[in-house]
Amino acid sequence: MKVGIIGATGYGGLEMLRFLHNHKEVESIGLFTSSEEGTIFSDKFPHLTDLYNVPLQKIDYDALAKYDVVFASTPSGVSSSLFPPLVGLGPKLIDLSGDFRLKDLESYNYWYKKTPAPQEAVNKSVYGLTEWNEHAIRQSELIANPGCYPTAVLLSLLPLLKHKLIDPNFLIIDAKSGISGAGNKPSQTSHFSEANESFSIYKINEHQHIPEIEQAIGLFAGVDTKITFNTHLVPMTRGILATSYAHVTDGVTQQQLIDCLNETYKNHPFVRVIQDANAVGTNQVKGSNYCDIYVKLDERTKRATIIGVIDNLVKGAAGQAIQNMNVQFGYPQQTGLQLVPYFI
Ligand SMILES: NC(=O)C1=CN([C@@H]2O[C@H](COP(=O)(O)OP(=O)(O)OC[C@H]3O[C@@H](n4cnc5c(N)ncnc54)[C@H](OP(=O)(O)O)[C@@H]3O)[C@@H](O)[C@H]2O)C=CC1
Ligand SMILES: CC(=O)N[C@@H](CCC(=O)OP(=O)(O)O)C(=O)O
Repeated sequence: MKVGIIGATGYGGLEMLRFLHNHKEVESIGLFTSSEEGTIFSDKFPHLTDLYNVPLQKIDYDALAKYDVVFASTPSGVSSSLFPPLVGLGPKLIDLSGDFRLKDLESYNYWYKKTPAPQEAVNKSVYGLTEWNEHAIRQSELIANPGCYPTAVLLSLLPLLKHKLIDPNFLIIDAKSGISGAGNKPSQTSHFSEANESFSIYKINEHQHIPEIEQAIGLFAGVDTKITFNTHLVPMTRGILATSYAHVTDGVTQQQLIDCLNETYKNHPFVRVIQDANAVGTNQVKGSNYCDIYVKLDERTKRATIIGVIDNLVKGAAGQAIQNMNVQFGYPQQTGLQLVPYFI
């Protein structure tokens, strides 16, 4: 199959390439740019010398329409106008940004401060949380790949919410991310001398992933709730660790929480329910498409601590996008994604 990547020069795009390179069904990869047409990819990224000595292509609808699948790994506010003309032209479309995730356009405008995509295209889009939406993904033309934080939060919370083992009313979620989550454009907050040796909170109670998490909890767990969600920047490159705190419902035991997670994910190769508290950390998933989940009930307070761990660039972006492509095209979900975590 032929795969096109818009935004190939960004972190998500580069990560897509790393996995697609080893995907046995992928015959060719087109690399598209809005700013560097003609640049030889390996000149810009010498680690790809001899692998991709090919020119970056201009974003052009006639060219894109010839691909079997097109990924947009572009900043929010780009695919909202770039993708709609491609709907129905042939390629399956997978968007890594937030542009097609929120069904309510006013909400998108409020949280992203950008003009939303046309309602018709948003209506067509399918939320690509693979483990929870496989049936719809298989039939979809346009996938809204989930945000990095929502992936870690939702995979860990949804089973317990759906089975009413935790109280949805007082969910407090405390998430931390490595700096690659902010993309490749340098900024004040990602500046080495300001981020290194520091641990900071940002977008307090204003993160754009709040409505996405609430919407998905409604869709997959059937619960209408408002969450408290905060995000922190950790001076490391990759990884997200999201810790949620929730009251368990009356009489729920640690074993029930574990059984629920194990049962939910028993046939899902990329979700691992972790038993050993010492094995909960971003190094355990780094470079891989795994989401590790851990739960521990505090018998004293009757509150559970629920943890989801991912590599933001893989399960939180490129890996999940390829997993969704595999589902769309009927390939085994693991195709091209079976990399062992780096660990160190
Ligand atoms: N980084 C992460 O961990 C995650 C990112 N995401 C989302 O995925 C998307 C990509 O993220 P990431 O790769 O980190 O971002 P980057 O900033 O690293 O890369 C984005 C790329 O988009 C291209 N681009 C910029 N403006 C335009 C435009 N107007 N039209 C077309 N292309 C444009 C640029 O390439 P060029 O100049 O060559 O066109 C750039 O390299 C974002 O929406 C992000 O929020 C989602 C989950 C996790
Ligand atoms: C560390 C860091 O800055 N992370 C980014 C993740 C952005 C992102 O993925 O934005 P989408 O909504 O387009 O998915 C953030 O918190 O905004």
